[in-house]
Amino acid sequence: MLHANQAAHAWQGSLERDPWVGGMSPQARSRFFQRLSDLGAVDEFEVCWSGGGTPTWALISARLIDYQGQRAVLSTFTPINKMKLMESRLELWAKVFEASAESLIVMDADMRIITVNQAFRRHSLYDLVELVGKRPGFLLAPDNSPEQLDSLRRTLARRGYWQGEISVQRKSMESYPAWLVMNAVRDLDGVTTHFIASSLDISERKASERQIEHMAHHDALTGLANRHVSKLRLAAAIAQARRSGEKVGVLFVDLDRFKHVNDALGHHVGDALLQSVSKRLLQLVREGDTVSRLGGDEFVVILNGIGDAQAIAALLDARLIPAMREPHQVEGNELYVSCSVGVAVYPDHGDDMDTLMRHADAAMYQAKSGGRDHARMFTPQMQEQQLQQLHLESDLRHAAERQELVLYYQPRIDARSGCLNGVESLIRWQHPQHGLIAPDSFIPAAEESGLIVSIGAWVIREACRQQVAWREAGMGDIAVSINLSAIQLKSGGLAATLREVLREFAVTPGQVEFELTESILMDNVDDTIATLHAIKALGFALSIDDFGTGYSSLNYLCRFPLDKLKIDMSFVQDIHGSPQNLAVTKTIVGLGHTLGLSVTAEGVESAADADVLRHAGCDELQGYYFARPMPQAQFIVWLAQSAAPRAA
Ligand SMILES: Nc1nc2c(ncn2[C@@H]2O[C@@H]3COP(=O)(O)O[C@H]4[C@@H](O)[C@H](n5cnc6c(=O)[nH]c(N)nc65)O[C@@H]4COP(=O)(O)O[C@H]3[C@H]2O)c(=O)[nH]1
Repeated sequence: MLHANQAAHAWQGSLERDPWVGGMSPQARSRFFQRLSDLGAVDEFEVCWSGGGTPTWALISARLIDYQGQRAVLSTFTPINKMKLMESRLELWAKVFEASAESLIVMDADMRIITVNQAFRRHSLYDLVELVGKRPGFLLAPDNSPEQLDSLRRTLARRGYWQGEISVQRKSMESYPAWLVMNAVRDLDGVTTHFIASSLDISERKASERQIEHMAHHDALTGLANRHVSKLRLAAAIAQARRSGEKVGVLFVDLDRFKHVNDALGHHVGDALLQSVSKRLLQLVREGDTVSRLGGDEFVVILNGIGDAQAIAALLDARLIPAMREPHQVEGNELYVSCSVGVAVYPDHGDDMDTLMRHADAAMYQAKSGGRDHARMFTPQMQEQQLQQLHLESDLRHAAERQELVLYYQPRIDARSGCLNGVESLIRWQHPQHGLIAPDSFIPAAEESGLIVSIGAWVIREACRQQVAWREAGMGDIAVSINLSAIQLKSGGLAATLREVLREFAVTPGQVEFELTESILMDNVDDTIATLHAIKALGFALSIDDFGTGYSSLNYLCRFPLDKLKIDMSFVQDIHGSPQNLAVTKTIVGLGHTLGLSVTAEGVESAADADVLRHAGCDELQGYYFARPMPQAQFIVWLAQSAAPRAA
């Protein structure tokens, strides 16, 4: 060291030592001196200088000079610690800027793009060079409303800030929704120097919002509008019709015997059938009409802009009902399903939504009880009938305790000998106001309300009591068959009821037979088999009723401990006029006999029917031809007078 001014002392440690050795790393030193020797001068060589103790960033400039006759190096030190700090911060911010998931655009005061980050380049598909110097207007998609853009400009100018949803156009001309935040950057004097736009692509969020919205308004299984939307659409259709003077049709569509499909083939087949029905309904209506699913197998169709009610009737009879009857290809099955439809028309049958829905429902109920597979238009009488039905259902609660229930008995005749085999007990309700009510009018309501369990228990006790009474009257053991409902079977207490009955009445269990329909048997097969075995273990007989109408699986049929098959009446009636019915009947007889079951034909109305059925191989016959169901007193008279002697 030949000379150092006062300021330079701080950069040097001990004056005896070579400052360059302690000041710089060997690599930096070799670069520095190489440059000095090559050029004779070094300007602003940036280095982390350790010669003064604490390492300090510095710019060193040096010249080779002649000093007092010797070659020397003149160097100056400029501390740049603060600059380096700022530089490293800037580098960090640059990295943050580039790595940000938000799209960022930096613009000058004239709104010309200075730079954009990687996220923006990725979303917009533009390169930086294509953007720099341009105003960002061309990045906005045409579907942004002029009002919205105007609000952006005005708010940004006034408050220096704007945020909102905007549609951004990519280079490929597609657009995407983005949440944009615009900020004006101001200097200390409040003058805007830059604008920064940060935006987030919200396509995914919008898609999930749309999905949630869709789920809230649509039925998950079929994709149809749900009850909520159906009501909104009906309200809108009524409002529109009020202005235009047109009509609105409200159709309640309910599938017939859908439960059988579900029970027999499983819920996945039932679901697929509902989807197929939905598609068919959608194909039948015009654009602007609404098809919705209320739940289960219930659909509501709203027809807009109808000229007159007859047009709806024509649509139903000519298109909807026939289209439903067409087979549905579902999971390898060819399924046939029909529907019952109730129709209410605005303004003819009501001028508000609730009334129309209620009236369409009442009409559908009538279509169901009127034999299914057709449509009914609402009439004021239906309302009355529905009201009566409601009263009937509430009266039913007290029918048993008021002793209004009675059993009728219909003889079952041995096909070969013509002797009485036994009787089927059939319930009637002797209503104080409405007279004798047939089971079809109240059993469904009893099943729905669960009352069937106590009513059914009453039937079992009464039939057993009667059997004992006949025996005590010297008429011997007359076999009785008793209908069981699915609800009774599922209720769990059936075996206990039967044990109690056996304790209370001295019946011969083998002379008491329970009739179950196919659909009951096929519902929840494993539990049913267990219950049937429990009934069988008590000694009772079991038969399968209305055979041929359901979806019996032959595989299961062998596993049920059955004694008898009763062929459904629909095959028996017109048996001598219909070769198909005869063929089905013969097949069922063959099947029954193969399985070791006796076969009964019910609904025999004429001697000719009886003849054919006898020849077809039926073991037992039952029907109006022999006797109608009758109260027990009348049955005794019939038996005394009848040509049907008691079986030996
Ligand atoms: N057209 C015609 N019909 C005939 C002929 N012979 C008998 N019938 C009728 O056919 C029905 C046969 O009973 P089901 O199939 O067990 O059908 C029964 C059964 O499913 C149900 N039911 C009756 N009593 C009870 C009961 O105590 N408990 C339960 N759970 N259901 C019952 O109500 C249904 C209807 O019973 P009912 O009205 O008594 O009607 C009876 C009977 O009166 C005929 O030659 N021609």
